[in-house]
Amino acid sequence: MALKLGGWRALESPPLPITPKSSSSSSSSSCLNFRTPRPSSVKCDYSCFEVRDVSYRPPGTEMSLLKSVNFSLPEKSFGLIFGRSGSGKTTLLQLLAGLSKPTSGSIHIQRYGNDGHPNQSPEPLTPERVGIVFQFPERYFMADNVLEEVTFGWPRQRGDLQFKEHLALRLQRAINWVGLNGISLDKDPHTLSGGYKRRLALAIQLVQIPDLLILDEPLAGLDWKARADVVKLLKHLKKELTILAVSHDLKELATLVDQSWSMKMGGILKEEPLPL
Ligand SMILES: Nc1ncnc2c1ncn2[C@@H]1O[C@H](COP(=O)(O)OP(=O)(O)OP(=O)(O)O)[C@@H](O)[C@H]1O
Repeated sequence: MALKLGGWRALESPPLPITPKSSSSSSSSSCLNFRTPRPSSVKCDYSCFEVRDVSYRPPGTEMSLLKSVNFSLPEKSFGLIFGRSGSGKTTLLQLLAGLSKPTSGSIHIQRYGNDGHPNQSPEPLTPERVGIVFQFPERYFMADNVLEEVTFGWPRQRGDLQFKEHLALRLQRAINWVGLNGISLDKDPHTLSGGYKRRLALAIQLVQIPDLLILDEPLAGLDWKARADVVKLLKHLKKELTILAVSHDLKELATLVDQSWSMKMGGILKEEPLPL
C-alpha cells in the first residue's frame, strides 16, 4: 500500500539509505572510558555515550536505586546490561531516556579525535536523541492501524508540504528498515504476530533516527521463531545505530554484544563478560 499521510502520497520505494545524525565512521572498537586508550587500529573520530558517577534516589525516598554508575558505549556498538530482577536496570534505562533525572552525575555524548582525546566539550544526551522500546511494547499500542500507530504523537498542525514530505520519507525509511514493508499499513497492529509487533515498536522509535536506541527486554514474551527474527533484525540495525539493551536472554543476544555489564543488587554496575 502506498503511504498516505494527511492526503498526500509519500514515496513507495526504494528503501532510503540510512544516515544517522552522527557523521563519524563506525567504531565497533572501544572507547571504554576516559582512562582507557583507544586501540591503535582505530584511526578516525568517534563518539561515546558516557555515564559518569550517576546515582539516583527517587524523589521523596531515602533509598538510592543506583550508586555511582559509570560506563561508556561507543557509537554503532551493542551494549548489554544483565543482572537480577530488581537490581536497577530499568531505572538506569529510564535515566538515559530522560524519563527521570539523576540525583547526581552526568550522562552525555563525547566526541574523540584521532589521538583518542576528547576533541570537543561533551554534549548532554537529551531525550530527543534517544529512542526507547519498553518491555512488551505492544501492550501500549493505541491505534487501529499500523500507519496511525507509527505516526501517533506526530505534530498535527498543518505544516508545509516540505515538512510533511520529510516526515513521510522518515516513516518510509523506518518501515523499510525493520522489514515491515510487506505489511499493509491499514492492518490493525493488535492482529500482527509477536515478531511483527516488535518490529512495529522499533519502527516507531526509528522514525526519529535516535542517536541511542534503548531496548528493555527485547525478546521477552516472544516464541522461538519471533525471537530469532528480532535478533536478526537487531544485527541489521546495529550496523547503523548504537544500541543498549537490558535482557535476561544472554545466549540469544550474545552474538550481537560488544560490551556487557552486570547490575548488582543495590544499583552497582560492573563491566563483566556475559556468564554463558
Ligand atoms: N520510584 C521508585 N521508588 C522506590 N523504589 C523504586 C522506584 N522505582 C523502582 N523502585 C525499586 O527499585 C528497584 C530496581 O527496580 P528496576 O525496575 O530498575 O529493576 P530491574 O533490574 O529492571 O528489574 P527487572 O529485571 O525485574 O525489570 C526495585 O526494587 C524497585 O522496586
